[in-house]
Amino acid sequence: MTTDTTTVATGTPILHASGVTMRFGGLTAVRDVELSVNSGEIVGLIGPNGAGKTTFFNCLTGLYIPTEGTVSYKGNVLPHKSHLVTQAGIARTFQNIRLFANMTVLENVLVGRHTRTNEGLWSALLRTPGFKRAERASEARAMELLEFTGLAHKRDHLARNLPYGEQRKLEIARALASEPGLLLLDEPTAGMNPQETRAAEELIFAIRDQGIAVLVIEHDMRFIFNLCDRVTCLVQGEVLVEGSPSVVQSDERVVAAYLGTPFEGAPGAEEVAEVNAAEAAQADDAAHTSAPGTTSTTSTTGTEGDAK
Ligand SMILES: Nc1ncnc2c1ncn2[C@@H]1O[C@H](COP(=O)(O)OP(=O)(O)OP(=O)(O)O)[C@@H](O)[C@H]1O
Repeated sequence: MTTDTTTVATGTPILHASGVTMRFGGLTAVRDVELSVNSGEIVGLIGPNGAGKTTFFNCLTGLYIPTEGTVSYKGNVLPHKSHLVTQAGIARTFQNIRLFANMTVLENVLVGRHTRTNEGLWSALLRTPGFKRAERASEARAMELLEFTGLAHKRDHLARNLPYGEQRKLEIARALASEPGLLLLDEPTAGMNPQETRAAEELIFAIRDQGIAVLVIEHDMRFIFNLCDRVTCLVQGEVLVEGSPSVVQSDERVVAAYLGTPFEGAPGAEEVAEVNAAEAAQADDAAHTSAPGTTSTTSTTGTEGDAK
């Protein structure tokens, strides 16, 4: 593993995964992974399909019990129960959208608040004044989050009727409803068009500006390198390289890790235009040997449509 030692930590470490290994029978999906996230940071987790990214997220969030290693949040080792991890301050979204399809937008966010409400069963059944106060406060906070994510006007729509990009936003709003200190996003732009992707980028910056650290898995390299303070690249379950976007982007092993995988497969219109321009410039150069050298357009940028 290579670590970019010039990277300046943004804040104090809040998440620390130490020696995390996850085996499924004979398959080691994640091997001895070290990763930290500091307060105020946006950290990217990249790697080809099957590299172990989602498995690692599942180890962080208590869905899987790592075969080896520990995960600490704000100095405390996290329990292997996802609701306790949420209570501790880590929220996540999933690669496959997991909304309550037949509930409204507002109701979905209210569900996300349940770890932050203390009212018990009896006060709910008897609808005590305390319960009603808590209910009003929860609804007010849920509406704030819908304003923040640009979904307030859809509060009474059923989740299943939202366009895809808005369903992803709603998942984020619901995750924020648990008032996390760290948000884990698993492929937040999968299936989005470029405009929606740009909006998602802005939303994640705004979340960071609210004091919430973010760890994000994504296959869209342009998105990752624009967004993140640091990036870790996993390959076959192991950390290949970790550092600033510029260091990771230019690491030949990262480029090689993507070559020959489906990730490289379907370039978008911009990539095609870039390649065409480079080829045209090269042809021009060959024709006019006195002309200055062509610009290298080597890039790891790409998009990927896989949705698990
Ligand atoms: N529950 C499981 N049981 C057995 N094998 C699993 C399980 N979950 C994941 N794997 C395997 O672990 C490896 C890592 O998978 P994982 O989904 O974590 O990769 P990934 O980097 O998230 O991939 P992608 O980018 O395609 O989402 C794969 O070989 C996968 O088949």
